[in-house]
Amino acid sequence: MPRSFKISVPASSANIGPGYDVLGVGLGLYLTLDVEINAKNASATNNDPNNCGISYSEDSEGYSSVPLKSDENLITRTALYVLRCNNNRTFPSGTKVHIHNPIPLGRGLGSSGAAVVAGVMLGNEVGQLGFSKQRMLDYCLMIERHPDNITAAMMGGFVGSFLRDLTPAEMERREIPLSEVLGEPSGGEDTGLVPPSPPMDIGHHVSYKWNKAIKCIAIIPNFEVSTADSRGVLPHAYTAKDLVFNLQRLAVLTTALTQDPPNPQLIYPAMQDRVHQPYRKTLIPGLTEILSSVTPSTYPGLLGICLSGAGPTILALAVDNFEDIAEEIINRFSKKNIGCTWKLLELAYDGAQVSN
Ligand SMILES: Nc1ncnc2c1ncn2[C@@H]1O[C@H](COP(=O)(O)OP(=O)(O)O)[C@@H](O)[C@H]1O
Ligand SMILES: N[C@@H](CCOP(=O)(O)O)C(=O)O
Repeated sequence: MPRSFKISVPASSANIGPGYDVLGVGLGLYLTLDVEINAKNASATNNDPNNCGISYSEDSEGYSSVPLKSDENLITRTALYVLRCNNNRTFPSGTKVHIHNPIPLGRGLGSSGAAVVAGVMLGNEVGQLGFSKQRMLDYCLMIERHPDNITAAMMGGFVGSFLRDLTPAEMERREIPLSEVLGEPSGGEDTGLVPPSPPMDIGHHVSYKWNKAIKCIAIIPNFEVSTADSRGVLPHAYTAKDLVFNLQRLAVLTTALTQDPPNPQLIYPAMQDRVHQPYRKTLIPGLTEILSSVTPSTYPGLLGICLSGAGPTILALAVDNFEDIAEEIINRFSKKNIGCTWKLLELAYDGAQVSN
């Protein structure tokens, strides 16, 4: 029976300064999948062994580099993971997925989180599995193992999340190498392996309010930093002083961003961080100077500034003066010979959606 539907998933900015692996906001920049299932038109699937033809719009980020085989592409590989956990080896015959991706890859705007959320929703829809968003988050967390981007992309808005303690048996299931969760690209052969289903309710989250006057300025450098590399430069242990520094700010920031009018004297210092940004400066030229030199007193309207996710994008929260703030940061990057683009974004309040 022919079917078509659309999946849309927002970009995200994780951490928001002190909330490393905890805070995230969904951003109004959407990865979309137009999905058609039509058994009569099976040739359109490019003879894919998993019955899935993939195409990207030419203006998509990563258009010329993302893989188009269903067992290599992050979105469809994730969908196959969900299907295979639930007794379906392949997509339904004649599945076509047309993707539009405006989220820059490897810049700290949650492109992989959005791709994983989209893949899980795709598996859920084509397999007609009927999972709730909460259960779909479990599947996402088997792949992208920190909850901040995934939760923001799935739920939208401004969210805080944590992973519950797992039993040793659940831990074994969750810590299984990613290659065994997603399967290695097999060149078309179905290895018949059944991947591990996720434990139940791994992630817990809360949605905060957000003062809608606050807009997100994303200043996006023209180079990529992979999240894995950017996590690799972080220490394994912290001093109590640095942890308390972040915890104090985190507690204040989540409410400060709801207040009306927003108070820059509170938000700017509450967005300082000692857990990830100081270590990531080795990967992002100019980071320390940029974060310390653009302030609410030099740029009225600015509320706070931080690294977006694992970087290299800079996120500035502001109520006014957006262009001047962006240009100042772009100029500072250009002194390091780094070009940038910028976007003014609203929060994506609704999160990931499926529509007909
Ligand atoms: N729309 C997409 N389609 C296919 N692969 C994607 C897509 N978005 C992201 N990816 C994969 O995720 C990688 C980027 O992930 P990551 O390093 O976590 O950066 P980001 O901060 O953008 O999430 C890309 O190089 C690509 O392999
Ligand atoms: N908390 C994570 C967030 C990574 O976000 P991304 O958008 O860079 O994938 C981290 O800081 O590593």
